[in-house]
Amino acid sequence: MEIDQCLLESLPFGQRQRLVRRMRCDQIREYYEREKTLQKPGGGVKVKAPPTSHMKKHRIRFSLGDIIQDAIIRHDDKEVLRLLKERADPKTTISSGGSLLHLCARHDNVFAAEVLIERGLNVNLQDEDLWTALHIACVCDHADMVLLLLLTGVNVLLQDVNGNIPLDYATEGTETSYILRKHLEENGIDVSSMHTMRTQRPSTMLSDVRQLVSSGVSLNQRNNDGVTLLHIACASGYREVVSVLLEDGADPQPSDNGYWTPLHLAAKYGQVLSYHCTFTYPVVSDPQRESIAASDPIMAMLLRAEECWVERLKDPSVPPPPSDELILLPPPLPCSTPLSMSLSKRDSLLEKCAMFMCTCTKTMCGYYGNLCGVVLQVKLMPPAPNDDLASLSELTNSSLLYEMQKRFGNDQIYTYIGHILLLVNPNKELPIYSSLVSQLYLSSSGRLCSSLPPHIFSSAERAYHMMLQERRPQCFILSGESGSGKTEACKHIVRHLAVRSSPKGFSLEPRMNQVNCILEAFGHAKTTMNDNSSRVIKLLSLQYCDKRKTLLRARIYTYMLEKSRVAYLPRQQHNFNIFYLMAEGLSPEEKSALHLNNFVKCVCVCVRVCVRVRVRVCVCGV
Ligand SMILES: Nc1ncnc2c1ncn2[C@@H]1O[C@H](COP(=O)(O)OP(=O)(O)OP(=O)(O)O)[C@@H](O)[C@H]1O
Repeated sequence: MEIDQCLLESLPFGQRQRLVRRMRCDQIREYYEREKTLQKPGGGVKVKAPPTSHMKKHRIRFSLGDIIQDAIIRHDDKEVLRLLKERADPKTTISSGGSLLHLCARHDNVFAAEVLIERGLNVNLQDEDLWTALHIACVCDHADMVLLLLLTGVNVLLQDVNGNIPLDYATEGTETSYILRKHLEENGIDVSSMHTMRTQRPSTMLSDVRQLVSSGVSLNQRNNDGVTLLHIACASGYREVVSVLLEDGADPQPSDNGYWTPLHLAAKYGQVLSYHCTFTYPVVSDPQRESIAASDPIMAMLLRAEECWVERLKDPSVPPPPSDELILLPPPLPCSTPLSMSLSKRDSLLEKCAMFMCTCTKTMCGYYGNLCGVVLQVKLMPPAPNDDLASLSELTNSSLLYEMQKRFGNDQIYTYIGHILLLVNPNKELPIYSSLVSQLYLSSSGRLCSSLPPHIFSSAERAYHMMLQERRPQCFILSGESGSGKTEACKHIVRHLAVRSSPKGFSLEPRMNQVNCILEAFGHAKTTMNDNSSRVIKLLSLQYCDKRKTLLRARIYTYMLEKSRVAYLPRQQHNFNIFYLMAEGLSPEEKSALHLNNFVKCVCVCVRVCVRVRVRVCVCGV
């Protein structure tokens, strides 16, 4: 399926995503079909004879510089470390003239950036357009990267070719913008002084040029690269300087050593400068024009100027195009020029950003409103083809293990196998369980959002909708070895259901925590496998209310499994948590009243406590 680029660009983002995804699927299908025919004996093209021993094998070798770039883009941290160990040069230059740090900033690879900075990479390196890694991190709103760069002492006031500092590219209201503004404030720089600094350059150049004019020095002097004052003023968009130069007789169409005229530079850097000599410029051939014009309006402007120039060649009486039309063209978006991203790249960035845009906005609200200043971080991985192992083309033990390991390395701890959700215990805190993430997974129709990765919240959501559709209780079966994360998963399910059903301004979370404390005190104990192992069977059930056509309650039934643990302890194992909590927390008087001064007696008391307390907690109001 071929689709016109302009048409694709004009579609709304969601539609474009779906269309592009479909096109990718078609491409892959075609590819597999072609491969199949090629592999059939005698099918497809001629089968080449196997190479004889005297024939040289041709191998394509990529430089370490190329391989490390690829590893950074893929977030393959182990590979980055290996390549650096193998003497890949951390100072490798990328195609934009920037450093590997620029690449890390674009792909939000904080780990690789940290490693490279540790190995002495200069954080202030600028690419061809004088962008630092901080400019890129700001444009992409990669807050973690911005924080890292600030901590390592990046210069936040470095200007790019357009005279923009990184803050100019940070979208107002985003986390990045907040962090940068705070940093500037802490360093005694306010916005007005920044404004002065930015207007300083054109005004300094203007006064220098006026001085040159008054002293009668030629305005067409060139530096070693053949660059004139007009080149500089055009590239930087200093309109007043351009008018003074042209009015005072500067050559309007000098070429530098690379045959670039001031107009080429103005077009490349998106500077909308109208001056009357535009239409005296030679026609730029099509491919060249497309590659230099920073935006469509600028390309249209060049086209009009060219048409007029051609007409005036034939007939000099044709009037020049109205100059105000050129002046009034809107300036291009600030980030479109230096990044010059292809549509697919822009989409893949958008894919990442858009998915969590609403989370980020909400996070920012939480951020401003949070008096403790704790940032609620949300970091979900974008959806990937291996999100559902059932859809893999090869299903063997090793391929499944390989995929699981790969996902685990990227903190993608959840994976679908059809409708079953597989969890690999990360044994570390991941920022994927906040109520904001819960809200992301809420679905009004019951259909899960394909742009969100697998998550325990999506299973909870599915159970909720199944309950509504089937109008009968639903149950979760959490199975796995001790310490695999069943209890935690159960807590997350209940938390999600609480978020889904909480009335405004009423949070069930504190209640849930209190309930869990009681459950864990009486039903959990330290084992060799798990410091907080549940020695009970829990049944989590969702009950449907026919009248209200909604979830009546989520109930956790707890059945004590190991009463024997109270009286008999297996080697290296503990009693139920409540035993230690009482021994630690009670006052001496309370202890003596409960006969807890003596260790052996304590066991008897615990027997009584555990047998009497039937823990059946129900989280109502959901
Ligand atoms: N999703 C998770 N994110 C972070 N850490 C987790 C997660 N799941 C489990 N853990 C960690 O692993 C520990 C053990 O998990 P948990 O108690 O849920 O295991 P379990 O399967 O219920 O074990 P048992 O069968 O012995 O009760 C937890 O105390 C927690 O530190």
